[in-house]
Amino acid sequence: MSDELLKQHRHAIDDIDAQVLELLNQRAGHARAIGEIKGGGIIYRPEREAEVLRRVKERNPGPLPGESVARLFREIMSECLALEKPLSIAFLGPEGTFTQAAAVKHFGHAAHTIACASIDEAFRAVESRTCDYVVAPVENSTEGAVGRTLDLMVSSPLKVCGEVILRIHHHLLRQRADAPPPRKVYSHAQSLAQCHEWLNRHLPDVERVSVASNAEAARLASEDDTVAAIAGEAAAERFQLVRIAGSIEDEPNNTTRFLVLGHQECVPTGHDKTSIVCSAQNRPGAVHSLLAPIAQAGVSMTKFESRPSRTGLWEYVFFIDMEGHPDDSHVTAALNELRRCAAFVKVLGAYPTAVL
Ligand SMILES: O=C(O)C(=O)C[C@]1(C(=O)O)C=C[C@@H](O)C=C1
Repeated sequence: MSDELLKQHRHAIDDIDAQVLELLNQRAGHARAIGEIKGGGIIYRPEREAEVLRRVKERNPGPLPGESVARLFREIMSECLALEKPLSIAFLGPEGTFTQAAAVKHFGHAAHTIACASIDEAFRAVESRTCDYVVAPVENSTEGAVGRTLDLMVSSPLKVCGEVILRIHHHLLRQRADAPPPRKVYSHAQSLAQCHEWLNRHLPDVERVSVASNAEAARLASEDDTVAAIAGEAAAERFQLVRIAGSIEDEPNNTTRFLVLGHQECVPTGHDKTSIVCSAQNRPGAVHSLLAPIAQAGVSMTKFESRPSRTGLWEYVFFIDMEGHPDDSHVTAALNELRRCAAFVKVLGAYPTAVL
């Protein structure tokens, strides 16, 4: 009896799969037609993608969770976009870093991710149009700002057109499950710091060695069964390592935020952020004069970060993220007033807030 029921369900699934397949290809046909209408212009439309993902989550009747259906549609759009034109995404390599995982989370698996030797090189690859977009880390919930990305954004002509929020999980990885106890643990210095307490408890006497990236640590562990690596899932997969202990980070909400930059400006979606960098005139109360226009216009600020300006001793620039788009009247008002009060204001970009 239960065999009969199982057969019925499988028949139903076969029928549905045939319809899903047909519909997916119909969808792809429309995307390809849109690509022809765009006629070699900008193919990737972050505002449209955010709208599609948001709607899928809102309309999802279950039982699949909203996050899961959004991830599936993320991949469907990635494949549809690749029919129009495959995208190339520059990131700080090597293969298997969290930045690559962020690029795949944002653009899906059909995009080509291109490993670069530094964040500078990744920016240059897009500025010179060798790659279409760059994904760069901008802040981590435990380690704070990524200074190099902030500095590059001040001078780069690229515009921010998206953000990616990635939960960072670190795993203890080995070449094989039955390897002898490790002599050394390799990882990036930040990851060793983020797993400090776990290491003290579980591997107190094992030497900790910092290397250039977690992916490099994983590569080393894949070649030597006497060492372990701390790295993420992408590096584990890339180097076919075995997870000995999972999610060993001390801070359970360890999250990194990445920005996506390219040559385009996004139109408003109703759920946007605007990132700016500005500097205050050198006089008392100057920082207050930067914040007051934002508060007075009723705009919510989601980030305020200061950095030495690199042009004068003890001069600072301020990175501010606010909710809304420069086309929204309250953001327009805040920016106009800011331009009047500040020594320098640059809009780094306006983009849809992360959906996934
Ligand atoms: O609507 C478009 O402009 C499309 O090209 C279609 C589509 C999609 O698959 O939905 C694909 C790529 C774009 O980034 C946005 C959406």
